Amino acid sequence: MEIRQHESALTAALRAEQAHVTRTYERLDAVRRHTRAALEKAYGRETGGLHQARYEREVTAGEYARRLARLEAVEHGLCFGRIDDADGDTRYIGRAGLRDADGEIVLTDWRAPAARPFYTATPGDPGTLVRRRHLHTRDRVVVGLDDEVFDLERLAEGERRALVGEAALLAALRRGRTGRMGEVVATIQREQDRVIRSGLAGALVVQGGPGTGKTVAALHRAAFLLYTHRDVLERRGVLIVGPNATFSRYIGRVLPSLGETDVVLSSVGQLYPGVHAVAADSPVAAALKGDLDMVRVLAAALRDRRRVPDGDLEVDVPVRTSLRDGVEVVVRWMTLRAGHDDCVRARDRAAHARLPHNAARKLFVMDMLRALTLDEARRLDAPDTEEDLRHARRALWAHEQVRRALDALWPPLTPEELVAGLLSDPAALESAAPGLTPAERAALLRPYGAPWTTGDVPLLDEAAELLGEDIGDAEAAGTFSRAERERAEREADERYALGVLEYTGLFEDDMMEAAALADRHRAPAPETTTAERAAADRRWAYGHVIVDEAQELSAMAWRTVMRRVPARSLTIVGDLAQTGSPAGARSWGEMLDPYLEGRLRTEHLLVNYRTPAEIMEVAADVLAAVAPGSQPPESVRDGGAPPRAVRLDPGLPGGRAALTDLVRDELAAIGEGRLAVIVPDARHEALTALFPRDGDVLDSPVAVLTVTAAKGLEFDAVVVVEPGEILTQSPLGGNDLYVAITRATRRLTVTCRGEAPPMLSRLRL
Ligand SMILES: Nc1ncnc2c1ncn2[C@@H]1O[C@H](COP(=O)(O)OP(=O)(O)OP(=O)(O)O)[C@@H](O)[C@H]1O
Repeated sequence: MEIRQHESALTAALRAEQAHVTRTYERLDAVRRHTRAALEKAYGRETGGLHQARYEREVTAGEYARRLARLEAVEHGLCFGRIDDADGDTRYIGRAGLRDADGEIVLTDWRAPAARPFYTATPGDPGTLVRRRHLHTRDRVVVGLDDEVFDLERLAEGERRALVGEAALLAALRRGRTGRMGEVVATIQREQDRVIRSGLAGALVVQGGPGTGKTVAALHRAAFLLYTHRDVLERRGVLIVGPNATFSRYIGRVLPSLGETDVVLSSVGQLYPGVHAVAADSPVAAALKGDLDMVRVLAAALRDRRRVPDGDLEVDVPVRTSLRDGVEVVVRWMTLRAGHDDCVRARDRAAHARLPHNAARKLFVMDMLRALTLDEARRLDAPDTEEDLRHARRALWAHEQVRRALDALWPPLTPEELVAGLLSDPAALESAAPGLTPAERAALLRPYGAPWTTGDVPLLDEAAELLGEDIGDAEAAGTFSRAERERAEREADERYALGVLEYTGLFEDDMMEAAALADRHRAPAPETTTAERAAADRRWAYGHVIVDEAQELSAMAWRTVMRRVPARSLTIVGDLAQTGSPAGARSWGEMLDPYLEGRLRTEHLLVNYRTPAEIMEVAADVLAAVAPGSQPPESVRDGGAPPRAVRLDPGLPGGRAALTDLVRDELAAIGEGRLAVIVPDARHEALTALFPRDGDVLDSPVAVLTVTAAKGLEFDAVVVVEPGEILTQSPLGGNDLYVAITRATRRLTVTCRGEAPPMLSRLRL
């Protein structure tokens, strides 16, 4: 009887919520129609061909198109929550804010301050709430409700009878993994909410163990910041830096599903436009390339590329040509000379001009051409007025011999040439990095044209700063008229940039000169999105940068990241106990102080939403062995299958068969879920061949991954192969093992050839 009464109350509650959800979708459809019409109207507007009018039309249409994209993206799970307060007021929470035709609020955006109690109320501290309700929908239909009641007494009588559901968080965690990160907008926890809504200014470090929701908090923070500071961030964009491209794909759907598009997802290997670095460095090379000493090494390498001749510079130039059989041939040559002292003076003046190499080359070429034209005028007894000399300079620069001679002294360089040249030339490396041992230099050397590694990217970026933009040859030799025209604009930009630097306290920062900053604030073209423009521009200044798995970034990588955010508005999420890169962070302060001078806020996340308690006990033993004193996070889930160890040797045919059988059984145990085989680096190739897949690693039921590639990801079942080899494969092998073991949401199996390492003694073979 009681059950039937409860059922009918539930049915009535579902019906009532369905009515509200239907109304919400009707409003969404209406706003979409309205926006679409406005977009069509904007495109249809006559501009009369005027550039300014066309520009304005593009901007307006772009704004409507973005708004429409946001409205399209919030379809799934539009309304997911409801809060009731002690005064009897009710508020619905969802992915967008909507009002009805009379201006009444139908749905409150989850990021709005009014939605905050939905995330912060706890039984101990409910604020004014008496109940929080989660609404589960499929398409546009309400299929379930979960209630948390904070004050039963003050809940209306009818509502009291219709209380339903289990804790929404646990229900969410029980759902199978899809291979892509899900959004958790409906079940964000209080401590995560604090991270998400922390202010835009300054740097926030979020330290938390595996599975504590650092990544989801970071992604929702991006959406929150874009909502709250749309004016700044839509123009400047938000950059999210992850550990690798797979990770970017793993998290890639969360933000669009929250309706955000102005976010650039990148790995460190992709931060330098035009290069997609995926190759790995040896641990020694990674540590060396990640060290800030490379700043000095690159500067020295560049200095070494500039030369002056031992004596005077002599260049043979043609003075008379004649046509023979229709072909122009030189019949008289003349040797022009620039004195050694002139060459030294030209080099020093250019070197001390505080200009990047390629821009300073302009000065050098001008001075050298001046010396050569004076010599020419003397030899030919020609007039040497300024006007004559300017003509003569242009004529001289037209000779290939002159260009070649000057290029040999001060070559125009690309970052790629400088870095690849240095790393492939033992003599250049020895000269630029005399402090390195021969073995260290040998670890850095590789053939010219070898694939770029992740560690090369910060070097390329540093080189690009040293070199600056290339300049057209014609300008170098001509009257600089185009340069002069641009100078006025630049100076205005620089004055503005200087203001920004002073305002942000970065004036003293030698990483960012006003000139460089000025370039970053040039007005954008309207026809592309902010994210597209930003991703293609190495010198783009983002409004906010989020770094995930931030413990992996080297000091040089931080330099690259900081250049992209001169205002130093950052969210840095990571776990020092998971650092795997030999160039990565051992302390946040040590890594970040050079840029933030201690001005960082820290939040800690302490609850693990991924790994069941049974698996976490094993992980805790590993953590205790590799980082004594560190506390593992506490798991909210338990009751998973007990983790186990299995003896097999994947190096033997019998062992390989046993491994494939084991993987098959694990797949059967998890049903629809996904499985990862996490392997030592040296076994990756062989074991990948054992589990062939087509398509993306994230979409296949079985993914064979190194620990580096598994970073940040999660799977229903994980099989860790040869933990002993993972432990010894790098100086931070213990951290790697901790990462491997904490990737599972349900099942963990470890395979060993012989005895398992003592820190895994909890697993009986
Ligand atoms: N509030 C929440 N509601 C529902 N699920 C959550 C919540 N917080 C975290 N999770 C889930 O817990 C899992 C771990 O989250 P996430 O990957 O963000 O952790 P992490 O701290 O980045 O982990 P790691 O350091 O291991 O990479 C994810 O499946 C995420 O969806």
